[in-house]
Amino acid sequence: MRIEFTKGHGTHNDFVLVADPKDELDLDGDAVRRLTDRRGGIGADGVIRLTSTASIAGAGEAIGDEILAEDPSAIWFMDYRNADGSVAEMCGNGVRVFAAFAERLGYVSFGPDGGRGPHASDGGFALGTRAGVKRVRKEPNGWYAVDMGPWFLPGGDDARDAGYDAGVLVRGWTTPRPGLSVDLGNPHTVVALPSLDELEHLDLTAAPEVAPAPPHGTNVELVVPLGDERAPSGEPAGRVRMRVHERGVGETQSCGTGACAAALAVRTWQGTSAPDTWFVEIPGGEVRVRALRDGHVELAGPAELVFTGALDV
Ligand SMILES: N[C@@H](CCC[C@H](N)C(=O)O)C(=O)O
Repeated sequence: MRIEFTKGHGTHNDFVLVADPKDELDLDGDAVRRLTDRRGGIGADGVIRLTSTASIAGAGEAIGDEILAEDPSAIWFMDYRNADGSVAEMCGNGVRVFAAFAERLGYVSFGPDGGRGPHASDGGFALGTRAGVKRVRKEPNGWYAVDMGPWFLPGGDDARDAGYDAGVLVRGWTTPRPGLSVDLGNPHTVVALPSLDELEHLDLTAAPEVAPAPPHGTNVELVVPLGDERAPSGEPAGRVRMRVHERGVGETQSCGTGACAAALAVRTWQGTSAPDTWFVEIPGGEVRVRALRDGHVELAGPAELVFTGALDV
């Protein structure tokens, strides 16, 4: 099968993007592993197939119908797979890169206000994902801001009060440390560390062990809160630095849903006085996370399309 692709990244979380508007390609787990192979293929943390939401519905996936019922303008769907071939519900950096890809293909144009493409009437480019409809607008600095939708703590009020609901063991540690589960449509477990030195020297070459084991696995974020500051808008903001071990990939340079989970966990630990806006430093750059009043969370950051090509898989 001949694949035409675009390589892109969001804060160096990198993806192979494939346009498949008529849903003609069979990008199964084997094909994805060949594409993402950093020696034998293109190399990437994941594969993003742009296809039509109607075709997902037509293929029998209930989420396709649910998306079109929620927003009929969400005609494009982000079909996301991790580098190991597994399907993931959501990818925050991927949504931004998907928006840049759709823009390049001419499927959406962000007007001078950055917010309204031809397919969205109520605030941004609407696209379908396995975690529902996401809306993207473009900021004056070229960053893409995504309404990531609702988030929640799977451990509920008990986890909120205790600050944790899991034990996490990173390679090299002798005892587990407390972690807080955060759901962004995909699963995350966030662990606070006391120092940047410890964060820098963590061994993330193996997946951290999480107990109780989440039913569908989890992404694990290790974070160090760095204190408060003012955002350029003047509003109070917090700052955290993070490293991440992604389910289905390994350590990556960035994870958008992970950055949201990290900011929301630290905000939960800080209590009612915590700011809503957070800057999250990851090895691949920096993103902005904002807890919105309606229980949604917004992720903003860059998206780059780097090169195009074709190969047989
Ligand atoms: N890097 C992504 C998350 C990709 C999916 C994740 N590995 C999972 O399996 O849940 C992001 O930017 O959010």
